[in-house]
Amino acid sequence: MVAKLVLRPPHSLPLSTLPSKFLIFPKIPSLPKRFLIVSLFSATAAAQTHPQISNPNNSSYFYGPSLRKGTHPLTLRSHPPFTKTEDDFDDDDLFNEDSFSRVFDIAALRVPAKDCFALESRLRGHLLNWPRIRNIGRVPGDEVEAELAELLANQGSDLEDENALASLNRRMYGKSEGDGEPLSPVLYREKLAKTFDSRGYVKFRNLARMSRPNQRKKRGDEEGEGGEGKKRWGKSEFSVLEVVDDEEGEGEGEDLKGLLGDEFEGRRKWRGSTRLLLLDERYAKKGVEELPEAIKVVMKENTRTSMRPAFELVRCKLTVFYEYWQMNEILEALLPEGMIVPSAFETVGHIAHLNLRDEHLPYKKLIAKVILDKNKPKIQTVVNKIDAIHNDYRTMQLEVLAGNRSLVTTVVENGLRFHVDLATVYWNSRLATERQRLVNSFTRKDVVCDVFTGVGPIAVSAARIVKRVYANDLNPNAIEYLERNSVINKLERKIKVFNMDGRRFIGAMFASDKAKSITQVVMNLPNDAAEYLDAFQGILVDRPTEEEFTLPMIHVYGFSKAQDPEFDFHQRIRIALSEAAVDVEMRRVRLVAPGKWMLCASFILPKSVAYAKPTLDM
Ligand SMILES: C[S@@+](CC[C@H](N)C(=O)[O-])C[C@H]1O[C@@H](n2cnc3c(N)ncnc32)[C@H](O)[C@@H]1O
Repeated sequence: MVAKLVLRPPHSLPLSTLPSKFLIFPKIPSLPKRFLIVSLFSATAAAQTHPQISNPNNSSYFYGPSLRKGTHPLTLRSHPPFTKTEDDFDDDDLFNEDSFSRVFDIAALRVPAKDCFALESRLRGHLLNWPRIRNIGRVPGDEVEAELAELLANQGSDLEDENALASLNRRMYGKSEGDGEPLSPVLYREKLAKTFDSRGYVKFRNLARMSRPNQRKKRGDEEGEGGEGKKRWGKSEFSVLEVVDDEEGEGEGEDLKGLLGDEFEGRRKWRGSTRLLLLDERYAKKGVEELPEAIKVVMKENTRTSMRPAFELVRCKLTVFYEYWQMNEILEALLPEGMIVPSAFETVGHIAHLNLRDEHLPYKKLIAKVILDKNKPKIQTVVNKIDAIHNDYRTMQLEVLAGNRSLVTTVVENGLRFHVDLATVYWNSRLATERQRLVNSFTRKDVVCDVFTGVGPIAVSAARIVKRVYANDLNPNAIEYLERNSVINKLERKIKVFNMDGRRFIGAMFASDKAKSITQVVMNLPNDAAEYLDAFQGILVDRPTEEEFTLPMIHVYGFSKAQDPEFDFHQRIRIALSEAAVDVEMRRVRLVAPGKWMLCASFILPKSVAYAKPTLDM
């Protein structure tokens, strides 16, 4: 499987337009050998020197979240400098993930929860439209269950309703707003506590906590750890939304804070569940009057229909963390200016397999860590191919760059499971479609010879359909895995396994009593398979000519860099068979490198070849 990591158009603000002090890596040649200094650009600094970066009024302002916008949170833990020798690098310590945290000022409409979906669709074009950020933020702590709402207001769950609120206030302390002097906080609390029955006590966690001070303390400690005791609203794994100015309720909300908990700090009298509708980033710093007409209309409507407007404009801070950014955004920030960001890798089970260019090699561990972080848990290991495939077994020389070091993995292909050890056997997930196409051309009457079977993706898959498979490979490790794969897919009874050279295998099969049954021969060793076709010359020469024999269909794979790849490959086949008249069906499988095609030629073994005088010494 190939995971294509599509790059968004790089930066709307090209890296090259930034002064060098914002560049992520200083130029390597100027560094002492074996030293890399990883320093992320400063968005704050960038914003100061390049006001267009964060100024929404500037015409070159670009929309959407970006590491080049926002500010760094001030609460970051201090980290040691990023200077390391290459040898010091380990997966967890390559760069400071906190440097990727960005705080964005956002405006939001706080609205009653029951209205939020209607308002969301009404204000759609004016809401924040950032990937993976929900434009509705929850406000934990002001949720109220229907049962409790009934208990409090005695009027169903419509707590937001003015009358319900007044009625609640009167029930609690005999007065409501406008009825005269408000009660002192102490009286207010007493009255409220008396009014609640045991059910209410249970529902209001803070009342319960008052009688369990230890638990309250513990919770307070936990909260203090990450966010300086700040309320974190709308928390997700990769972002946190906080309301920053809630001045309106100051003082007035003290009573509720004391009674209902810190979550109610600074809020005005509790009016039930609310939601935050995050507004488009352009309105971050705007006052109500500067908002677009659609939002103003909504707010005006609310003011008209209610003595105490339930919608309010609040300022929020949206903090996004390392986890939020896409792989290419992180790599763009980490790699030097102008360097192409590695955009694709192949996956084999839990392994991401890179083919890094030379220019990426000094950053191979950084790249691997980001790939690992951004593709967990599916990817557990990141490897780089360090050399072209030269050996007979077609195995790759791989360097583990990040994650666990095991190269033994399980691949699921076309509904079958294959165990593979990338260190000792060949595997290429990119051929899955071609293998499937080939196998789909077989029928249940077929008997297949897979001459270069590897760990058996064609053989095992074919065994599901055909009568019988004879599978061979020169690599004993591949054969071990083939046997294992036959068993785990419960197809071992249909597959007979051989471990010998391909030429010998062809000779042996057609010399045996199985020869007459073989209908398909697969030769998937694209570098050399065509040259192995000479093994078919005269394979039936010793058989009586009157014997009825159905000649097999041969599927042979090959590469060609020629101008006319089909012609070129056909020529190689003719030469190997010493036969000019071969009727071949040719297909291009895929472009493996610029100008280099992988082809599949399928043809029925010509009688003239099968009965020819053998030229080989077997
Ligand atoms: C390109 S791989 C193809 C494997 C399999 N068909 C697949 O699709 O994964 C070629 C296989 O041929 C095997 N091989 C190489 N030379 C061979 C030879 N002379 N005889 C038999 N097998 C050979 C290699 O060990 C390797 O497993």
